[in-house]
Amino acid sequence: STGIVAATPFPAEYDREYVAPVSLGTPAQELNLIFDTGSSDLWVFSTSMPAAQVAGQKLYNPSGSSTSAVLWGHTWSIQYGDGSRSSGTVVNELVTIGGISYASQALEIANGVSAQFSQDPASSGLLGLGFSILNTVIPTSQKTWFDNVLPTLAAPVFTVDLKRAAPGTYTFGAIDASSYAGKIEYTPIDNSNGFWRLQASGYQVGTSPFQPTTIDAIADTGTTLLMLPAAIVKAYYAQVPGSQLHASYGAYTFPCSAKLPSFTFGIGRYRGVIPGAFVSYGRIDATTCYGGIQDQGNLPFSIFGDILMKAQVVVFDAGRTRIGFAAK
Ligand SMILES: CC[C@H](C)[C@H](NC(=O)[C@H](C)NC(=O)[C@@H](CCSC)NC[C@@H](N)Cc1ccccc1)C(=O)O
Repeated sequence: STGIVAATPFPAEYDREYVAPVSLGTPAQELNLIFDTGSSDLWVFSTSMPAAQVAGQKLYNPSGSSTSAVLWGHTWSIQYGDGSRSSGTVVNELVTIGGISYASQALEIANGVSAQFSQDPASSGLLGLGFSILNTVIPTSQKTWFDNVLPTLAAPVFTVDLKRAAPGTYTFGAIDASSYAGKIEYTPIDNSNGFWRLQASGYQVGTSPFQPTTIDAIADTGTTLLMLPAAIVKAYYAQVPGSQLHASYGAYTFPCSAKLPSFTFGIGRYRGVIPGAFVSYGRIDATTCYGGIQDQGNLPFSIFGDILMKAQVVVFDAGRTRIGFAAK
């Protein structure tokens, strides 16, 4: 089988996150979730949550579904790199995405979430697309929806085609040849710690010469920005007049009037180009804009988040433990 769903950016003008529809239970309850290659829990806002933690999100109601079955004695609790967290209990439930169903998917029901999630009305939870070793359910960890449907897919892949300020797609089981230009360049993935972790071959700022250097990064659709080593970030903003490491934000900002250079990353000999305009994440006041490229700080790896993804078609190939990039 193959399936395709729309990936819609929120809020429209910032592309802070992308959500896609997931159908839960019988009769179907459709929730918009963040598809997240940087984690491996499928969790949803639910009727078990305190009202004070809900602000507009659609809630999954297990007692409204004839196919939900409690996974007794199982709980989950997850924490993310930005300090956000959620936790709760587990049911087995029918989960359908783009017409592809799995009848007894471990669906993690939140009974508590941190403020970052409560304050985000656009998302009713996350669908983890990382490797199942990262799943937090105890006492027995559970498989991701993608892992569960993998044997039924026409090809052991999913393709991510996010767009700037416009709906893109997640495609399961296929690669749409009409969605990209040229050929797809693949590189091996190290999935030993559950991430889609790759080594890029270098970078280039605007039309400056390409700098060969290994960049150890995870491909994370659930991270908004492109997080890189300090030296690379410094080299980028050195070419943006008026940019600064803003003391109060602890992040690079620049005058919204600035003309931003493109950012190119290497995958082997392939060169992926992020247009300068994509590197403006959004306006923070009348004249100041927030950089889409920021310092990875003390993280042990870089994060290829949405700022990079939206400039490419990215193939997550679980069959051959590799990831592919193509221009579009
Ligand atoms: C601090 C927690 C560390 C990062 C680690 N957690 C992780 O690595 C988790 C699975 N993944 C994540 O925290 C990151 C990848 C590692 S960044 C250090 N991706 C998922 C994140 N973007 C999901 C998200 C989406 C929207 C809003 C908020 C959060 C752990 O549990 O040890």
